[in-house]
Amino acid sequence: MAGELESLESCLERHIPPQDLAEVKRILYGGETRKLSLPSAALLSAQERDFELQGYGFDAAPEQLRRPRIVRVGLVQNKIPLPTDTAVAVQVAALHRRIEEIVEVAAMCGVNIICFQEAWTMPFAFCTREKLPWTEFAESAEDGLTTKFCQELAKKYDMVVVSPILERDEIHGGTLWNTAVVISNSGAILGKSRKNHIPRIGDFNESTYYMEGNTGHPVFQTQFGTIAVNICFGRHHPLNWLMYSLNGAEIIFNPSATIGTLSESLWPIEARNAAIANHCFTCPINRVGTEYYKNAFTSGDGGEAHHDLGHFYGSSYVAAPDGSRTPGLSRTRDGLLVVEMDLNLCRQVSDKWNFKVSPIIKKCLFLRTNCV
Ligand SMILES: NC(=O)NCCC(=O)O
Repeated sequence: MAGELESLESCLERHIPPQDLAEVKRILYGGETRKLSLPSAALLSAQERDFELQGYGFDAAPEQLRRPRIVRVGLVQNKIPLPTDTAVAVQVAALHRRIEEIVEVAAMCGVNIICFQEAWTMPFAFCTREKLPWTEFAESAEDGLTTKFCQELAKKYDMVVVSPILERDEIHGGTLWNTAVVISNSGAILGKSRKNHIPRIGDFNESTYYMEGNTGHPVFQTQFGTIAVNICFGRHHPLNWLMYSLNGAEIIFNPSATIGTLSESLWPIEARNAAIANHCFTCPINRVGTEYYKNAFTSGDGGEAHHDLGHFYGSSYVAAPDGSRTPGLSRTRDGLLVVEMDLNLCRQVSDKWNFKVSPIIKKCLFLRTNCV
């Protein structure tokens, strides 16, 4: 993509003198994450399929009474492969194909839980405020084509799949929701989590389509650990992360769609801070590319009408409870980030810092247990 910075990391590596680079990274990113050695077949496939593949590992101290709880997560960021005015079914099929080729590589890398970006089966068209054709991308969370597709992937690769889609709930009046469907590695649907903070900011005016979700802060017990999904705008709300964590989440995914001019300086801070404050792993994911629409739309701010929201800056990463984080994926390319983590680190850091046993949190837990 012409003119866009490839990534902060590549820029630092180019310009910081080698003798200072390790110290700069330590200060910016915390303890250095171990580089994963990924199978050469996977690296080759990623190259052939034109996406970035990176792998890192977070370690925990050995314990006497608990075995390490090692899990590999995969974060996928991608552009829409076809123009936004292509027929709806053709766009969805192209996205399914693209994700299939990335998931195949994730399987080669031993990924146990994979998460896609927010509303991954469509352009992020909510800025247009037009109903058709965008509402036609909505699908049933329980038996839509995309859920069936993900169930097949989950079974084939023994992988938990987190699939954020635009949901059409036919049972409740055909309402729309911004929803993540969580599918077990057996292929069974574990449940769904609806986006519970909806942006009304500039071009991100999603309440034209759906409102705040009504699923609360669910967590999902998987074979590999307890996970939750805090969809995009929920990233800005510290209490939202806290609730998933109090409910037991060890890994919180944050599938997003956001642009540089709005949020890029917040991106490295918020999810990382949530990992620190809540003694868990957080996984923010953002799409890449610029999506163009035939009809111009305004941001409701007196400015000129325009045909795109701006550049989605990717930069997906994982943050650990000890505050360290992986480098981000590219700002411009499709990518798969594979991260190995020992979930024992959550309790180890909690025992050290004790943020979650502060009097205020104890009070929240007490009220929740006794006043429901
Ligand atoms: N998709 C979405 O909620 N975007 C809002 C912008 C942001 O949270 O950075």
